[in-house]
Amino acid sequence: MKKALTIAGSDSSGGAGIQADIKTMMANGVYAMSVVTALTAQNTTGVSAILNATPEFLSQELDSIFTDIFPDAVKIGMVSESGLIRVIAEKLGQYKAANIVVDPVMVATSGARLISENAVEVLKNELFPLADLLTPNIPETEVLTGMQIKSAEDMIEAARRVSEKYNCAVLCKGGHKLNDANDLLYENGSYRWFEGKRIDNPNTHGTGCTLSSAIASNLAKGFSMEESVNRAKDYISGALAAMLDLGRGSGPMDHGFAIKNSYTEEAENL
Ligand SMILES: Nc1ncnc2c1ncn2[C@@H]1O[C@H](COP(=O)(O)OP(=O)(O)OP(=O)(O)O)[C@@H](O)[C@H]1O
Ligand SMILES: Cc1ncc(COP(=O)(O)O)c(N)n1
Repeated sequence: MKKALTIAGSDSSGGAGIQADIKTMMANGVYAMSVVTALTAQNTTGVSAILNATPEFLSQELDSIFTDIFPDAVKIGMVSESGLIRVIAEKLGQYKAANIVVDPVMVATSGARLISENAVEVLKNELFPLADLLTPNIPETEVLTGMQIKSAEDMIEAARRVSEKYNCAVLCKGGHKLNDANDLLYENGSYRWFEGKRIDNPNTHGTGCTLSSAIASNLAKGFSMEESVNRAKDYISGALAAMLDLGRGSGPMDHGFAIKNSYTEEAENL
């Protein structure tokens, strides 16, 4: 069995962060491991508190994983402080981690800021150069380039700039554009659009986390970057189309929509 590691924050409501990542990895057939960067007290309506891991503890978590069950791919999500980012960069370099997907989580769907202002620079300088793929959404791509993104052409230009600057593939996600679910992959000087059908579902808590973990799972299984994104788009579209509706705010998706067995059947018949 291939193994994937998520390095991210915990979402107590289970729709985003570590919890979304583990559910996604399992649903995509890989063994999931997690290094927790922070606890969040969070639900579908917002984040009420954040408790960061210490850099020392994070370092021990990473040593525990990399000296035992070596991951075939690594996904990095919420890391809100520069000291934590530096530890991750150091350990990924020390252990020569492969297939690194960085989701530059800055602001939650609910509007809460999930990274401190000065940590963005450390993220860019220390972690991005180690990434095989960056998966910014449109507002994050605007922050990374200083460009305003208003059209498909702007997305291409911005993704090109980020890809050349950090020498990695970039998936600029179109979910924040009205009536759009088209994502742009820029890789090795060329680009490809992944056209997703927009699903009329307000419950999009954790879409970014889910997509990046699905891509990491596919990379762990040995698929190319393009095929990994293709399969991940398919998976997230299915999870959104299952129309789970929980909570009072922007709710989570059904990560297990494709899992059918005697245990899930039992639950469906309740
Ligand atoms: N309503 C939708 N229908 C279909 N696909 C969607 C929808 N909303 C988002 N997506 C897809 O979900 C993935 C995540 O995109 P999004 O732009 O929402 O990322 P994100 O902003 O990082 O996520 P989040 O808002 O959860 O932080 C992309 O593949 C995007 O195209
Ligand atoms: C711990 C954690 N990590 C990431 C996100 C972003 O996810 P989203 O923007 O989909 O709410 C989140 N809300 N919580």
